[in-house]
Amino acid sequence: MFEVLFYILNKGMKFIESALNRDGEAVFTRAARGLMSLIPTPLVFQVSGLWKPNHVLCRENVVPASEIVAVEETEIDKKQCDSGKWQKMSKLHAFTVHYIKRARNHRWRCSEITFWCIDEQLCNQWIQALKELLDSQKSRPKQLLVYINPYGGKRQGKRIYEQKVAPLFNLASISADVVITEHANHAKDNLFEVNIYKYDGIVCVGGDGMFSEVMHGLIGRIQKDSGIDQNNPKTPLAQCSIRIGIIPAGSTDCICYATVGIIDPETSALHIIVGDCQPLDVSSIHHNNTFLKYSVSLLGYGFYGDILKDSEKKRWMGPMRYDFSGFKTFLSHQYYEGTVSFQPAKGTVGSPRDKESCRTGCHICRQTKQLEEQQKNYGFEHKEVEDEWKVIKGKFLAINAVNMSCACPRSPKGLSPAAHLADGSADLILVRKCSRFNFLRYLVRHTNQDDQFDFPFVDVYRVKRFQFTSKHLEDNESDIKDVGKKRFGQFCSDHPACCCNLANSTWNCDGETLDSSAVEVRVRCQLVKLFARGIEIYKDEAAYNSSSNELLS
Ligand SMILES: CCCCCCCCCCCCC/C=C/[C@@H](O)[C@H](COP(=O)(O)O)NC(C)=O
Ligand SMILES: Nc1ncnc2c1ncn2[C@@H]1O[C@H](COP(=O)(O)OP(=O)(O)O)[C@@H](O)[C@H]1O
Ligand SMILES: [Ca+2]
Repeated sequence: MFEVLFYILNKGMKFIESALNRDGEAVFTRAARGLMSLIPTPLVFQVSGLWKPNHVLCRENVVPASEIVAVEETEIDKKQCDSGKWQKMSKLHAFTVHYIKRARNHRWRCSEITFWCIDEQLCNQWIQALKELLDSQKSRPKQLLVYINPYGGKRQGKRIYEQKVAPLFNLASISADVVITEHANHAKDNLFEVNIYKYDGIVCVGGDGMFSEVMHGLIGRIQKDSGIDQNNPKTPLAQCSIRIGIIPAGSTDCICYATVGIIDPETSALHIIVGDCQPLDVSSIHHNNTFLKYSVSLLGYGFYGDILKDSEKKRWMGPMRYDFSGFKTFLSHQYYEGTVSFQPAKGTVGSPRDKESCRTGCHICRQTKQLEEQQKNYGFEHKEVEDEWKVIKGKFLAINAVNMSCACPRSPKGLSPAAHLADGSADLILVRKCSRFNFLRYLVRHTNQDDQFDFPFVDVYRVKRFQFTSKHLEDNESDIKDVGKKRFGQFCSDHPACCCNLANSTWNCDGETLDSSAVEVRVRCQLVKLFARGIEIYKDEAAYNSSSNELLS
């Protein structure tokens, strides 16, 4: 491995030396600006001093080979050749390196730089060497299956893919089979029919609901092919090695925001091209030994379930429907009675009240994985530990279980700022009945720096498993045992307007509604993988406003 790298490095030096020798100046220019900016000799050496193995030199900085998008032979513009300096040369040869450039707020852009040379053989050697270097990056996808929801968000999915994503995939020589969905569940059903194993990844163009659909198709298909029954809540599930990419084109796009740091189709496409990999925890939701759904971001009962249910009727409003339904749901101030029981997460180092949040290469997620592997070696992994259960009965405005922060533009720090993408646990947030004014204070804290968990009516727990049963169902169940009471129970469920608050809410499961008055939820550590790397930490946020793009390693 290192030999190859040093070979490239030496070649790099040779390229510049050779260019210097022939013309006395570095033949190294920036085509992006359309300038023939000749770099004076000392600068070249100064910059070349920064070279590291596996890095290719570009003008302002060093680009790791893993961040090269493509290398192409470049036709030299006749006009450029005829002007000034180059006139005296017989023929110029050039190649262009397309690479990732970091901009503000976690945005990535595809930038380019052209290297010039008069030695054709050397130029070809360089192109060859760089192409080999790209080919050796085995994590990069070559063939993708793409599902586009043309009706998600502002209905721009198709345009976003064609204008911003497809050209980048072409540049990176990625071939894509594209399916434009014709109805809900089209992508999910299709994933059970096609040969998914010929693809390196599945890409969905849409919002959280569309991601959820694709994820259900993929997880379901893998379990089917592995002979695993999803209905048994205790069965360990088969992990999906095929990664999922999200091109954001929905209304909230929280999964994209919380795993990449920005909602930007070009940035997401670049994360796919370089073959990033971010494992993700998935919660499985069951009721009475029947599988209901999976969730990766928010599983919310009460407030967020009601918003979603109301907003589904207003799809025509686009992303604005959530503001409208949010306001309406806030005013209705509906609370729900029931019992929550949960097993606190053990063996995870973090807590939901931590100040530190999950970032690229997160050590908390890494430690979890190590612990899991150790347990596997000892043969513990299939044993369900019957740890203590905590039981909380009450009246709740919202019950939210989040597998990740759920950061989105509406709430840049998210529902649980310290939740982790891949630590095998979820944060269970219980908002008990309180005044409208207090609930508003709680909501507003999602948008500022104040701690949203610092209220007497809000509790947060890090959990591996939890259950919820609405009072409505509990009463019905106990009525079955008590025939005398049964009539009254029937009466109440038939007349929800009667004095007892027996109404049920719905669940908001990653932006899709789920009706169930009782659920049993288990977090499956790192069940799926995304083309993402978590939110990167910049060494110096201010440096992004200039040109540096150093990362904290
Ligand atoms: C003054 C009031 C301030 C209100 C701040 C409220 C915080 C907002 C937190 C949003 C939580 C995001 C969780 C993500 C949910 C998505 O899965 C779901 C569906 O997203 P999609 O439409 O498929 O992209 N969107 C909603 C709003 O339920
Ligand atoms: N062609 C289609 N027609 C109607 N609904 C679709 C289609 N394709 C996907 N869907 C469904 O649309 C829902 C919402 O999609 P999503 O992309 O998340 O948009 P939004 O963020 O606006 O809710 C998903 O549940 C998905 O199953
Ligand atoms: Ca988690």
